[in-house]
This record gives sequence, structure tokens and C-alpha cells, in this order.
Amino acid sequence: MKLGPLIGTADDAVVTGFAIDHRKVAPGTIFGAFEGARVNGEDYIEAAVQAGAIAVVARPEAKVAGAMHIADANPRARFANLAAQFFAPFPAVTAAVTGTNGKTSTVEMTRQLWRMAGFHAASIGTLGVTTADERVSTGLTTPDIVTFLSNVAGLAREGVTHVAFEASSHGLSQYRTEGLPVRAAAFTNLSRDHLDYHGDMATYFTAKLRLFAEVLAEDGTAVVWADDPHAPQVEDLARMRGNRLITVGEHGKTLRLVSRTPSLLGQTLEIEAGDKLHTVRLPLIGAYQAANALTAAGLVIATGGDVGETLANCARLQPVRGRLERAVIAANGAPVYVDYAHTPDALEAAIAALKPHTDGRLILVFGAGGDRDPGKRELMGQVAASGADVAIVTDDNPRTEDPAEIRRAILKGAPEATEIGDRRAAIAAAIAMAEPHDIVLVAGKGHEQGQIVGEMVLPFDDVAVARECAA
Ligand SMILES: CC(=O)N[C@H]1[C@@H](OP(=O)(O)OP(=O)(O)OC[C@H]2O[C@@H](n3ccc(=O)[nH]c3=O)[C@H](O)[C@@H]2O)O[C@H](CO)[C@@H](O)[C@@H]1O[C@H](C)C(=O)N[C@@H](C)C(=O)N[C@H](CCC(=O)O)C(=O)O
Ligand SMILES: Nc1ncnc2c1ncn2[C@@H]1O[C@H](COP(=O)(O)OP(=O)(O)OP(=O)(O)O)[C@@H](O)[C@H]1O
Ligand SMILES: N[C@H](CCC[C@H](N)C(=O)O)C(=O)O
Ligand SMILES: [Mg+2]
Repeated sequence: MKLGPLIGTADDAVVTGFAIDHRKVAPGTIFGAFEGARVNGEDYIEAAVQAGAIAVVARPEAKVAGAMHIADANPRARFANLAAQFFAPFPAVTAAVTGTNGKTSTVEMTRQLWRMAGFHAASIGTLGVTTADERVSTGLTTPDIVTFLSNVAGLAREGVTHVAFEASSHGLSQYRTEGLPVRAAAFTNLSRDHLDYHGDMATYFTAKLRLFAEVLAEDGTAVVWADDPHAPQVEDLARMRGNRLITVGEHGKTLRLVSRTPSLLGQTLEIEAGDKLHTVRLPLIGAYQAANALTAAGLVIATGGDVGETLANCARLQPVRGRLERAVIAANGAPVYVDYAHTPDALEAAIAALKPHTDGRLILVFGAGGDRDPGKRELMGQVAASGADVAIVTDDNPRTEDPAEIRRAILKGAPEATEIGDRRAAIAAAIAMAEPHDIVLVAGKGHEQGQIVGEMVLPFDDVAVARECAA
């Protein structure tokens, strides 16, 4: 591709690629120089040009010598648009999901439902890039813009026609998932998380709303979990912009959840759609999984799926890795569940999901991540204290923080809890104390494969450790 047509000039230099990290620049690259949270990418412009960058997308005030300066007050947005032209074509149908909790589950369920409808579908998010054949990890929920666009284009080349991706608030505020037309966008919920990055709830919500205000195609569909207190604001935005609107949940108008009855291994949902009442036997437990399944169904309907067929297919949804995953049943019969709850709201949802399934005690093992919003720690403690019968506070990716300090902050909200820093010892203790009718919930790490201590990632898998401890 030539540089000229890309930016509307006669320049016939050949563009070979895009990079936002100067270390990835090769001759012919367009370099995006952005001010970051840690460093200023503009400081690497000279090095990028030396490495062969032919153009630099940067703020007008940035200094660029030896390459074309593509100046824009919003260089991340401009870069995303140029890179998208370079990487296109993309799968015909793309859907994005934002919200504090439930993004991974919803994109994964959307992928499954599309597949059941006969499409070649993929999902991108915390679990990596998932297709019917494989799963490849990318490291972040929303990868950087170059990885994202090249992955999505690669999926199109493999024949994928439908892709659902997570749009995290970080990703949205850094324009990491832009440039391609988004046909449908879903909002799951909003509660406290990531205030270390966004500062306050209003800024955090605004970052998420950008998906509906700017990223969703003008003729696209907004899918909203209507039972969240923030739903009306998302709905108003969609109406204002003239987007089609699908609302789901007890307050939903498109898919109205009439009743939800837990069963031993799942739940039965009655859903009113138009003038029809559908009964869905969802093979997953917990109100939150029902919410995610309905939101996923909303996205599938938004992109052309038949209502009756899509709801019927929900009966065949497979569990999502690390989300209320039953890791093992201890020798005495107590089941051990692993869940990715790492916010106060998620912890509450995971506890609520399991409560109807035990007439014994709910024994909870949990912690909170280091280098993340410290304000959520005490709140998570409070949720544990009021929801669990026994709470054990342990470590969850302390990163560069002192793990004892993190536990102390959590214990402020749960003074009765037991403190066992070593995560394996904590899981072992929970399983050892479980009696036949109890349930053990190990929360916070879900599918994760490591414990991040300092800069090191020590191998750790909650499911594997639970199995070892139960053996
Ligand atoms: C706080 C945050 O989100 N940081 C992300 C962000 O960094 P940044 O733009 O602030 O970058 P920076 O490190 O200050 O550098 C600025 C610029 O200089 C460039 N640079 C930097 C160094 C150098 O030697 N050369 C160079 O060119 C960088 O490529 C960058 O463009 O952009 C980088 C590239 O896209 C990301 O790798 C990085 O994620 C860090 C590693 C991270 O941990 N992010 C987490 C918090 C995150 O984003 N999590 C969410 C999950 C949220 C959820 O679902 O709950 C996610 O979407 O994954
Ligand atoms: N709809 C929901 N409402 C409340 N809690 C939820 C919901 N969906 C998931 N959760 C909780 O959040 C945890 C993480 O779920 P999931 O991975 O789907 O969310 P996510 O938004 O992708 O999270 P992340 O921000 O880490 O990417 C689950 O294990 C569960 O405890
Ligand atoms: N996307 C989330 C994941 C948190 C998972 C939890 N195990 C932790 O490390 O805090 C984050 O990066 O904040
Ligand atoms: Mg996720």
C-alpha cells in the first residue's frame, strides 16, 4: 500500500506496516507516537525514524524530522483509522462488549451462539483469540491497536465472518479497538473497578460510553443489560444517536426475563420476546451467567439471528473457562468452584450464584490484585464478610506491592476472616475444612496461569491446585 492514497497526498512511498513501539519499527513503517501512562512515545520518534519509519502520527506540537509528520490532536484515533485501512478487510460482522464484569463471558457465549447458527465465528478478549479450532493468548484483554487489527484481519483471512471482542475501559480510552465498523455493541454493567487508572466513576463510565458514542457504527445496534442502574444512560445515548436498541433482562423490552429458577446443574429461564414466551434450560448456574447469556443472545439477534433459534441454542452453551468452573469435587462430596471475581460486584455475584446450591457453608478463598485500585480491597472484604460463611484472605497477583499490606486492606472489611497469604495453603485449608454439604469458592484468578509477584510470573492455576489439594 502506498502512503499517498492513505493520507490523501501524492506520496508514493510504500507502507510496510504500523507500530506503536519504536522497537517494532522496520523500514516502511508508520509509527504512532502517543503520550502514555508511563512514558511519552514522542520521545522515541527519532529512534523510530532511524529504524526506518516513513511517517509518524503524533500531536501537532511533537517534533518530527526525517519522516512525514501526520499531525493530529488525537493521534491514537488517527493512527487507528490509518492502520485499519492498511489491515482491511475484516470479518463482515463485528460486535463489541463493554462493562465492568461479564465481557469475557459475553463475547465467548456470542461466539458459541454464532457457531451454533452455522457461522465461522471468533472471540477476542481476556482469554485470547478463540475460534472453533484453537485459543491463542494475547496477554491483555484488549490488545494494542496493531495486534488487534492484524488479528482481526488474520481471522478474516482464515474465513471467520463473525467476531466478538471485549472493549475494556483501558482499551476504549486508548483507542485500542478502533477503525473497523462495529455492527453491534453491548453494555453489561458498571460497578467499581480500575479507579487507579480512571480516577473516578464518572470518568470510568465515560470511557465505556465511548463505545456507544463513537465506536458503534451509526446504523449499528446497541444491546443493553437493562437491569443495571446505568442502563438508562446507555439507552438514551443509543436513542439520541438513532441506533437500533435491544434491551434484555427483567427490565428488558426485547428479551424480557420473566422468571429464573435454579436447578441442580443449571437454571430454567422464561423469556418473553414479542408476544411469545420461550423456556430456556440454561446449563450454567448463577444469575450473572443468565445475564451474560441473554446479552450474548441480544448481540446475535442484533446481527441477524433468529430470536427463537438463538434462545433455543442457549440450552447448548458450554461453560466459560474460569467462570464458576467446577474444578473438583472433594473426597467428602464438597464441590470446589473457581471464579474470576476480582471486583466487589463480581464477588457478590459469584457468591449469590453458588448460595442456592448449598445447604451447608460457603467457604471463600480470595484476595485482591496489587497495582490495582486499592479502594476495592476493603469493599471486597465487606462482600466476603456478609456473603460467605467462612472467608480466607490470600494473595492474588501482588505485583509490585507488599502482599501483607493488600491483605490488611481487605481484612479491614472482613475482620473475622482468616489470613493465609500463600494461595496454595489457603486453597488447601479451605478444602480440608469443607464438610459434605459445603461449597468452596476460589475467587479472583479464574483461567489465569500464573501468580504475579514483583516482575515475575510464578506458574499457578487455581483449578489445578484445587485438584491437587483435593486428591
Ligand atoms: C495502563 C495501560 O493500560 N497501559 C497500556 C498502554 O500503555 P501506555 O500507552 O500508557 O504506554 P506507555 O508504556 O506509557 O508508553 C507510551 C508509548 O510509548 C511507546 N514506547 C514505550 C517504550 C519504548 O521503549 N518505546 C516506545 O515506543 C509505547 O508503545 C506507547 O505507545 O498501552 C500499551 C500498549 O497498548 C499496553 O501494553 C499497556 O498495558 C499495560 C501493560 C497493562 O498492564 N494494562 C492493563 C492495566 C490493561 O490494559 N488491562 C485491561 C484489562 C481491563 C479489564 O478487562 O479489566 C486490558 O484491556 O487488558
Ligand atoms: N453480568 C455479570 N454481573 C455481575 N458479575 C459478573 C457478570 N459476569 C461476570 N461476573 C463476575 O465477573 C467475573 C469475570 O467475568 P468475565 O471474565 O466475563 O468479565 P470481564 O468483564 O471480562 O472481566 P475483566 O475486566 O477481567 O476482563 C466472573 O467470574 C464473575 O464473578
Ligand atoms: N483485567 C483485570 C484482571 C484482574 C485479575 C486479578 N487476578 C488481579 O490480578 O487483580 C486487571 O488487570 O485488573
Ligand atoms: Mg475479560
